[in-house]
Amino acid sequence: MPYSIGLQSAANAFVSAGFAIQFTVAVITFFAIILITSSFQKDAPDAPDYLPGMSLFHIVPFYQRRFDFLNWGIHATGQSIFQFKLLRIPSVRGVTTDLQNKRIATIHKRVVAAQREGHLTALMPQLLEDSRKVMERWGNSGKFDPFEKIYELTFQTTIRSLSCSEIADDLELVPRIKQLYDQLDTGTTPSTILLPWLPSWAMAKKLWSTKEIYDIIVDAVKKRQDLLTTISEGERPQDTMQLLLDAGDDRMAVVGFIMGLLIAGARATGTSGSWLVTFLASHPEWASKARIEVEELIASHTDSRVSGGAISQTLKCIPLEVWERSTPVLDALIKETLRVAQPHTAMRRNVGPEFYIDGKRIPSGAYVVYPFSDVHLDEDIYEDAWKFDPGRWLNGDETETKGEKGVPFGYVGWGGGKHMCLGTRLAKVELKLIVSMFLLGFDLSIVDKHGKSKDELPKPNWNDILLCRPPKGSFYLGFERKEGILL
Ligand code: HEM
Repeated sequence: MPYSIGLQSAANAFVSAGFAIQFTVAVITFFAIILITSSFQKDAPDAPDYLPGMSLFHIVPFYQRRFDFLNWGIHATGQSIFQFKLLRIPSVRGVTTDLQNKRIATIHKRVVAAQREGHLTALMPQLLEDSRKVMERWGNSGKFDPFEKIYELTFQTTIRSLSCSEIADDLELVPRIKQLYDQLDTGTTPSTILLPWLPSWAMAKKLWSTKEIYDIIVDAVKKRQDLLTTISEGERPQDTMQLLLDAGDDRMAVVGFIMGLLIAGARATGTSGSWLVTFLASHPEWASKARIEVEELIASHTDSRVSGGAISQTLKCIPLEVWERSTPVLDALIKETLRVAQPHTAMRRNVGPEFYIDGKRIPSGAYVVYPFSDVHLDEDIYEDAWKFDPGRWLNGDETETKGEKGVPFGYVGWGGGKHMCLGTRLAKVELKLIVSMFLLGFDLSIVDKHGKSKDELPKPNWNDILLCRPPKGSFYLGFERKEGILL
């Protein structure tokens, strides 16, 4: 058979080929275009240097070994600012994605309202009760993986804080929603970035999870709206969903708020909680300082009858203001945990005209990516930067964005500039209550898979962009309920 030569005959051959061949040719052509265009990329004099190598090979490490990849970029270019092509930045739809300014302002207002003193004060006993129930299920002693069990616990308290009692009280629904959010978090893979148009399994799972979460929350809002028609004003539940409905938000606004804030809050609280308890288990001197702090609060804010009872009941008696203003050790522990074990990379798109960072031009439409490790693990800002040392922060202002040596924006654990975390108040209260339950109720230690004590301290793995989690199974938390203590 003669060879067909020429565009027309090639096109005919392509059209008459089977799907498998057409698909393969399409994928090869796609990659070829990327390879060719990336080899033509030229640096403008004031543009950041490009990473060496083909852009195609930067995608996998950006998602799978981000910390090593970005550090390599700094060494490879010899520059602190460099550029690379990712094809596209995936976005999990956030609270404010694509919304009008007015809608964003309303959401901000509601987040503030959900953390007002009265609302948080009413929430605190429920968070303690949730913690007690989850901890009771663990038994008296054993070992667990903090990235599973503590994350489950913080997920429960975050759901309680941001949604409604119908969902938070449902023992089957909360783990189900957690699983769906996990699927959303892990649904971004190099293949969904490279071939976004390919109907992959990961992509389908992501869409399906979003729809499932949506259905669950819509259903809860509908049920609440029905309930409101049958009860009197005084019988109304007091939770965040009710707060939104009372403020006049329509069903879709309530659903959007809850779904979005769970994305913003649940994972960050889970990562921080898992590491905070892990650090207490591996730094007994700090666990002891924190325990003394909580015991002193109990001594000065509860009467002896209450302080002899269950811990969750005792801790309820400490007012919000005391948790917020009189816990320097807990504050320092949280601040240091976010510094060494929160692997966040801030991402922004330049939606305005071009601008310059350190003399490098950032064109309109470009994304800027900033890993928190840049300051948090910088030896020029922090002495022995990898060392967990809450003592750095004692006597300081725990919300300050200055680093250890007063470096402006040397600390960004709660963000910086215009986009500071809007849930800081709630997250801190949640973490303090949970940690206090641990400090008073359990003896903790770091153990191996056989439950044997381990000397090697767990080290945060910044390449894991979600939990900073070291390899699975590399350590566990051994726990033993303190004798005679009721949770
Ligand atoms: C320990 C837990 C938490 C940590 C460490 C944390 C940390 C952060 C950080 C670093 C940012 C800035 C991100 C960036 O600039 O790219 C942020 C933003 C945000 N956080 Fe949190 N967060 C936590 C919990 C929460 C909770 C519980 C909520 C919900 C009530 C929440 C709501 C938000 C929102 C809405 C934003 C976006 C603010 C904006 O863009 O203006 N966060 N958070």
